[in-house]
Amino acid sequence: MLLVEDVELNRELAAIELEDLCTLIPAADAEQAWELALAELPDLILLDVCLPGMNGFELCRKLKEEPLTQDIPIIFLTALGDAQDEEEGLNLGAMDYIRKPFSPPILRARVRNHLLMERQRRQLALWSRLDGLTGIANRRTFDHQLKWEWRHLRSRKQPLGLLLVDVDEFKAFNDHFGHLAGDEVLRKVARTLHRCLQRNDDLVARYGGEEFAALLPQTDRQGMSRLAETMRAAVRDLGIEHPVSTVVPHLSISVGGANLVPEDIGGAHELIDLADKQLYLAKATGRNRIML
Ligand SMILES: Nc1nc2c(ncn2[C@@H]2O[C@H](COP(=O)(O)OP(=O)(O)OP(=O)(O)O)[C@@H](O)[C@H]2O)c(=O)[nH]1
Repeated sequence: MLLVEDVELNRELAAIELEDLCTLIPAADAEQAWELALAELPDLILLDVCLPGMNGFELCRKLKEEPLTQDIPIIFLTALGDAQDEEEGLNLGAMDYIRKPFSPPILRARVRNHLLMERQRRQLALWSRLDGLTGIANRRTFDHQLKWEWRHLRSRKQPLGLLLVDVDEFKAFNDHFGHLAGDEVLRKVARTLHRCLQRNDDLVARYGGEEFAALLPQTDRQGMSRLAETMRAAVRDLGIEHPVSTVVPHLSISVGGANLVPEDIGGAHELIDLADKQLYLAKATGRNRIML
């Protein structure tokens, strides 16, 4: 927790009360607090209002305008006691407003509650980005990232690649081995595809049922082809038996891919349509293959 308080004695008093709840990062003025907030991204900020230089309200406004820090909860801890000040602080986006002189046990209880809420908020934010079965990115994350990369690469005039990966004859696998065995296979395939990625900016997500999508910024046709082949070989090398497949007696995947330099007209759905058509061709021409 970042503790922004210019009076040393108050910092020490708060520290005694709070140090076993969290790691405290002290700051004596708002400029220093701004730097520390950006560098440390704390779970909570306890913020005095009357500070030398920039005051606490101004710092709060700045933190709420900055995407990196706007979700960090802020509690004002201040000697400004009238209702108008409290209203202003809360309207700036602070979660709570505590007046000085404060009761140490009440300060402690409030800080503990806000830390707990923040932990829960971060956990929920993480879960909302991940697929529940496989633990890799989910469709929502994929859609968000696709839009972001599309805009980003449009301004840089660089290509965005997409591979759609579909497990072959998975209905027959489920029918033969049961749904729980099918689930386990999807987990293994997800982990395997994820391990094949080479760059930090690449993303593999569960696109739907037994279909996965790999988003590959700044990747040309050759790079996509190499990665798709690595994925196909890695799934084959899992050696998962698929005795009822009409393709090969082990689990296999089909891959459809496309890449585009994003343009001002049209949108990211064009890339999905192109990759989808290639996936359809890979399926229609025998499965266990890559079409780009
Ligand atoms: N076990 C399990 N099965 C799933 C899950 N999601 C989708 N499926 C199954 O995946 C199967 C997909 O079947 P189809 O779309 O017919 O495709 P396929 O049998 O793989 O055939 P091709 O794609 O043409 O090779 C269906 O039986 C779905 O029930 C899941 O989360 N767990």
